[in-house]
Amino acid sequence: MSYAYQLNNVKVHYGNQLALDIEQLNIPLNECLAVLGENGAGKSTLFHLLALLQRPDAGDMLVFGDNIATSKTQHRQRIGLVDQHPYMLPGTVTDNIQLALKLQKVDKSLHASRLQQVLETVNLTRLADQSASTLSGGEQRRVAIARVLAFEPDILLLDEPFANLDSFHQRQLEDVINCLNSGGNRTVLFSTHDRLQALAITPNALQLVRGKLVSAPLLNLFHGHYDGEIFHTNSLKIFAAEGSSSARHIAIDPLAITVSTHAHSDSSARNQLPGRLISISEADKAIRLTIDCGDKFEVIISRQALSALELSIGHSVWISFKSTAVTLV
Ligand SMILES: Nc1ncnc2c1ncn2[C@@H]1O[C@H](COP(=O)(O)OP(=O)(O)OP(=O)(O)O)[C@@H](O)[C@H]1O
Repeated sequence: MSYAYQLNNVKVHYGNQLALDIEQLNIPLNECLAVLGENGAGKSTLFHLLALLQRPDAGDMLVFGDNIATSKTQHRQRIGLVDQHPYMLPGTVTDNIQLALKLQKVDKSLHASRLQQVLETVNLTRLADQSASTLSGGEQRRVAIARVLAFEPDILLLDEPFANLDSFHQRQLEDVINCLNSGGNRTVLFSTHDRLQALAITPNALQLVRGKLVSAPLLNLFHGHYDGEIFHTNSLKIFAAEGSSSARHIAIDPLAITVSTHAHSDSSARNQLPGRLISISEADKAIRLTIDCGDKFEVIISRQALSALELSIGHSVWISFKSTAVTLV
């Protein structure tokens, strides 16, 4: 397999603080990958490393199979980073993109066609002559993406592209990012703290927690619509605490779901669903159950709970969870 990046024992410190500590990370060429993490987890630091704007204090980093210690400048041109807070240059949207083309020394004969192409990709053609500083936050983010796309990088790094966008503009940007990777000939990484946002674009995700990579399965995510009290998936009705009626996904924490062998009439959990146990597997010192209730739910329980329930594959069970355990997005 060919890799865009291979990192081994990479560390970045700020003073005494270890901000990034990555034992091993291999990112295949042309993959679309979400980098998940809370504030301060190290996402921007990772993106600056990957954009070759910052060097690790320790460890090895290969880009396109070449060690950055020897080939840093050669590959920098092939990587485009859209920063978390993109700056707008004075002038129009077109001026912003043309300046990027000049700075990247793109042949002048290609400027007009590239400009038109990237404006179409990010859906900004109608704003081409507007002053960039007067655009909305979401539009400025798209200008920043267009500026980077204009020099056709092989790797595109988008640091928190959804920050401060309303749900309409988030959906629009999801479509843009989906389209950037759709040809399968570009590696696209984007960071977010929102798992559902990530899943709307790609099933490939890695999670950073205090600078370290942890495996984070994306679980219990369902698509559907919300009518003000109930979220309707294709096969289920799920009570959800208040949220926006434009919500299109829900997520339910696998640890917030309880399993029993019968329904509880006195339970405070508004959601009680009958199902069938279809798989039991080990999950990091606990047990992960998959229960088919029409949609498949993942539930994490302790070993003790599993043996107390005397469950085996094929058993009829009930799952229950509170409406407040349902996150609407
Ligand atoms: N230039 C710097 N000097 C000192 N500390 C820094 C510097 N840049 C980042 N840090 C610290 O390193 C840690 C990781 O920061 P980083 O910006 O990479 O996280 P992040 O996941 O992108 O966060 P956010 O989502 O809030 O942007 C944080 O604790 C941050 O305070």
